[in-house]
Amino acid sequence: MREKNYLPIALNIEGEKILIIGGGQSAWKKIQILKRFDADIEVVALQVCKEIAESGIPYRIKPYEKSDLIGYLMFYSCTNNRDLDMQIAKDGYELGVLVNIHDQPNLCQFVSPAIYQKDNIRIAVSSNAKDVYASIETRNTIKAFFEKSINYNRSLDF
Ligand SMILES: C[C@@]1(CC(=O)O)c2cc3[nH]c(cc4nc(cc5[nH]c(cc(n2)[C@H]1CCC(=O)O)[C@@](C)(CC(=O)O)[C@@H]5CCC(=O)O)C(CC(=O)O)=C4CCC(=O)O)c(CCC(=O)O)c3CC(=O)O
Ligand SMILES: NC(=O)C1=CN([C@@H]2O[C@H](COP(=O)(O)OP(=O)(O)OC[C@H]3O[C@@H](n4cnc5c(N)ncnc54)[C@H](O)[C@@H]3O)[C@@H](O)[C@H]2O)C=CC1
Repeated sequence: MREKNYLPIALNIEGEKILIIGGGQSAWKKIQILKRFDADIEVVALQVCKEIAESGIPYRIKPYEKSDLIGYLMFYSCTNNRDLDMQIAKDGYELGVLVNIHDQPNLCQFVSPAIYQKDNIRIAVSSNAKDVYASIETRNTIKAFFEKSINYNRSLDF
């Protein structure tokens, strides 16, 4: 397989339909990040955790089928099942729905960066899907830098 080469872009997802397949803690983590960007999120899963059930996010309790992907801009598969994930990734590529498979960079069409957001400034750190811990650490360093600068500027007000 050719080496993947991810383009970092900023994508408007306000009102866009995004599907989460799976309803465990991995799905819940993705949902919490997406909720900050006003997407129209839905979940399909055999069962959902308490956090999702109580979140107000619409969910359908059913086994995944290829037709579930139709009409979505993108999806995140969090089924914790490698064979199923492989099938879901294939279906997504065939239907032209953007593919993200939890913890499986080799199957992902797009990957989620570590984000620092301060109002309309958004800094997204990606490692080209090679080292998620480096992305998180770099984001945390950027966050600490920004928050220090912000405090410094504020102190000038006094
Ligand atoms: C490729 C990618 C695919 C994708 O998911 O898009 C991917 C893959 C993998 N993640 C793994 C582990 C963890 N990932 C996190 C957290 C985050 N992961 C995110 C992104 C990405 N993760 C994409 C790459 C981005 C890039 O280019 O660098 C973040 C930044 C954004 C988000 O998820 O939206 C979000 C931080 C959110 C925040 O802090 O703001 C945590 C911590 C936690 O969950 O608390 C753990 C440890 C606990 C656990 O194992 O779950 C492993 C196993 C690694 C190993 O142990 O070897 C793989 C597989 C592998 O690397 O091979
Ligand atoms: N504490 C934390 O921050 C985190 C903990 N974890 C842990 O890692 C483990 C794995 O968690 P998850 O990745 O969330 O997996 P999980 O096994 O908890 O959830 C998988 C989800 O996929 C659904 N699913 C499976 N097959 C399906 C099918 N054919 N059709 C539709 N839905 C289907 C299941 O119903 C379930 O909702 C758990 O023990 C979890 O607690 C995972 C991520 C973060």
